Formats: sequence, structure tokens, C-alpha cells
Amino acid sequence: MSQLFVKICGITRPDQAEAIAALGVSALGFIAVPNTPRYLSPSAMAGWVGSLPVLKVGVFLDQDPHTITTWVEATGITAVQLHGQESPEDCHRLGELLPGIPRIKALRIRHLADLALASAYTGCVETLLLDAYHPQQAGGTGQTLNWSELAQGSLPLPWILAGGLNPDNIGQALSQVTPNGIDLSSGVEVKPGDKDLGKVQALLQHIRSQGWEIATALPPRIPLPTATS
Ligand SMILES: O=C(O)c1ccccc1N[C@@H]1O[C@H](COP(=O)(O)O)[C@@H](O)[C@H]1O
Repeated sequence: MSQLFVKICGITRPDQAEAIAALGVSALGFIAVPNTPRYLSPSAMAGWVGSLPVLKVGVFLDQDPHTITTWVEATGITAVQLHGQESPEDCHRLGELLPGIPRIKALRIRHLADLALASAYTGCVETLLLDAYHPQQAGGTGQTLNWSELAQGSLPLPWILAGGLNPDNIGQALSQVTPNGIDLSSGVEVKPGDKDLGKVQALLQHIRSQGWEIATALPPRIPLPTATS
């Protein structure tokens, strides 16, 4: 049975976090980007996020590696998603500051050619995430990628599909592309930050009915070929 990593992002409420974790998702995401509608400050995350029984992903946008480190230490986040223009050097630095905390680099894709950006991150992050490009908003936009175009590309690391996924279109998306994981935010909510548990349940039911097993951890990194192999 193939495994699929399933992350539900933009969680703001402890009761919903616990209920969604109990449904069997792989990870929950918490938005650490000020001035966005699902934002939680470090003090708003502290005291409950750390004890959730799944991978806890903090979503950051062009924040300084030291700021991210302080945030992780204060909240109990167990993975970081870098959703801005973070360079490979920033990702590498974060790995030095936060050993054992996996890094997910988000790339906001406008054209298939943008996938070329991925190769620069092979040595410094564990996983890639592909989101749709929006000119005004960094994420949580509900905008989908062009899955049939994406199917023509390839990536050098395990990757997560994001961007406008919901229980109604997930089947179509997964019939066209084969990511290692999926990430949903606005497609499973009533309003920003308020999740619709019925939609999360419908999503998981669909995935399981298609024969996927929901992963309990990020997909392992594919070993890179060595010079002699
Ligand atoms: O969700 C947000 O508010 C957000 C803010 C800033 C950066 C990223 C954000 N969310 C990420 O956006 C994608 C897709 O969301 P959607 O399913 O299209 O609503 C997802 O990876 C979230 O982690």
C-alpha cells in the first residue's frame, strides 16, 4: 500500500487541532506569518501545540533563522515550512541552528520552468512543497496549480502538493500527479482559521478509499547519486 503524507494547515484552535489529529492526519500546520489571517503568535502557540500527537509544522515567510529558532524553542513546533524567498544558505543555516527539525521548502510555481529552482535546495532541506503563485498573497489562497502541466516535470526531493486542494478535487489532482504528500488549508475550512471537520473527514475517507495509507512522518529523503554511482 502506498503512503501519503497529509498535512492540514492554518490551525488556530486547540479543540480543532486535537480533533483533526485524532482523525489520523500526518501533520498539522501553524501559521507564523504576521499580518495573515491564520497567524498565531509564539505566545498563542505555546502550551498546547507542543503536546499534539502528530508532526507540528510552523509556517514561516522570509523570517530570520534566529527568529525561527526562538519560535520553535518557545512553542514545541517539530518541523518548519519556509514559504517565502528563503535561500539555500538560509535553509542550511536553519539546519545548523535546529538540528533534528526537518525543513520543508515551499516553491510558489507560476510556470513549469520554476521547478528548476528546486535543485538548489537538494542539500539543505528534507522536503519540497509546491504551492500556486498568487501576486498579492503568500499562501492559503485556494488557488490550484496546473496539475497536468506539473505532471511533465520532476523533482529531486520528496514533495508535497499544496494549493487549493479540497475533498472534491483531490481525486482529480492525485490522478494527474504523484506527490509524496498533500497540504490543505482553505479547502477544509468554514472561514480562515476555522476548520471544517466534516471536510477533513471526507478528505481522509476519499484518500483511504483509493488505497492510500496515511503516513505518520515526512517521506524519507531520496539518496542522491554519488560521483561513482
Ligand atoms: O494559510 C495561510 O494563511 C498562509 C499564510 C502565509 C504563508 C502560507 C500560508 N499557507 C500555506 O498555503 C498553502 C496552500 O493553502 P490553500 O490550501 O491553497 O489554502 C499551504 O501550503 C499552507 O501551508
